[in-house]
Amino acid sequence: MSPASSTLPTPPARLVIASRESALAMWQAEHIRDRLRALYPQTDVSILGMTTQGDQILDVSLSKIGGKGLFVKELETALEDGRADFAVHSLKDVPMVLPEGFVLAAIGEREDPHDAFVSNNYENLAALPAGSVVGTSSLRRESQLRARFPHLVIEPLRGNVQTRLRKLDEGLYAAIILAAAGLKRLGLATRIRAVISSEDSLPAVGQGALGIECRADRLDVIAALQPLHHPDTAACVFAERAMSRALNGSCQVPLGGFAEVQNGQLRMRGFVASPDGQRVIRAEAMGEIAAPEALGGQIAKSLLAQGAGEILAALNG
Ligand SMILES: NCc1[nH]cc(CCC(=O)O)c1CC(=O)O
Repeated sequence: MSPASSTLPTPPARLVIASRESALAMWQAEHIRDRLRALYPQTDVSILGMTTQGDQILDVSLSKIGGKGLFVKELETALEDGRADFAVHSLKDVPMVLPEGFVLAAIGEREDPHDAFVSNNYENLAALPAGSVVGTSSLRRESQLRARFPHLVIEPLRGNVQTRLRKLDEGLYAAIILAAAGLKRLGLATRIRAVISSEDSLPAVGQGALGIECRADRLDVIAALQPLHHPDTAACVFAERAMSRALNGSCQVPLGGFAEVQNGQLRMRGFVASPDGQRVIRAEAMGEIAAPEALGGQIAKSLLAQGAGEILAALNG
C-alpha cells in the first residue's frame, strides 16, 4: 500500500451528493463526484439533482425575497432525511449561520474570485458610454458600480448563468456582471471581456469557493471529504464569513469581503455601502492564516467604527 492511500479513511460504500440542477451546480457536484471516485474507487458516488425555491422564483430580486437560504434549504432537507449524504454549494449562496446539526465539512479550492465584465460591444466598464444599461441584481455589484461609474444605468438581471447570458445576447443590456468563477467552470471563459479588479468590485463573501455541507453527526462523511478540503481557501472564506456574520450580512445588504493569502499571511478587505453608492465605507487589514475569524471580526469592527452600523440599520429598518 502506498503511503498516501494508507492515510485515507475507509469511506462509506455509497455516497449521494445533493445538488441544485443548474448547469453550474451540476458542474460543481460532478467535479466533487469525480474527485471522490478517483480517491475511493470502491465507493458508489452519485448525484441527486433538486430544484430549490431560489431556482423557482426568478422574477423577483433575491434581495426582496429573503435571501440566500433559498438555494440550500431543500438540499438540507435531503441530508436531514438521509436521501443524500452531503451537499455541494457555491459557498457564496450558503447562509453565514448554518441550521443546528449541519456543518461545512470541507471547503473546495477557490476558482477566480473576481467579478467579470461581459459584453458583446464593449471592452470594459470604462468603455461604456453614459446611460449604458448594465445588468446585475447584486446590491454589492450595484453599489460599487454606482460609486465608480455614476453615469451608468443599473437594471436588475436574474436567472442562472445561461439565462443571464441569453438576456445580454437579446440586447436588453450593454453589459452584464457575473462571477468569473461560474463562467470559467462552465467553459464560458471566452465570454469574459474583462476581469474586474477587486478595487473596482470587491468580490462577495465566499465567491468562487465550494462549500460542502453535511450533517454534523456524519463523521464518516466528514472524514471521507477531508482530502477535498483546501486549507488556504478555507482560511480566506472563514475570514470573509466572520466579517459578514459580525455585520449580520445577507444579500439585502450591499457589502463585500475578500481575503487572500499573501506572503504567508492573510490580507483582507471589506466594504459596506449605501445602495446608491453615495456612501462607501472600507477597511483593510493583515492577519494570521491560523486565525481567520479574528481578522474578519477586526474588519467588521473597523467598518462599524466608521459608521457602517447606520447604513445597515437604514437597510434593515
Ligand atoms: N448568486 C448566484 C451565484 N452563486 C454563485 C455564483 C457564481 C460562482 C461562485 O461565485 O462561486 C453565482 C452567479 C454569479 O454571481 O454570477
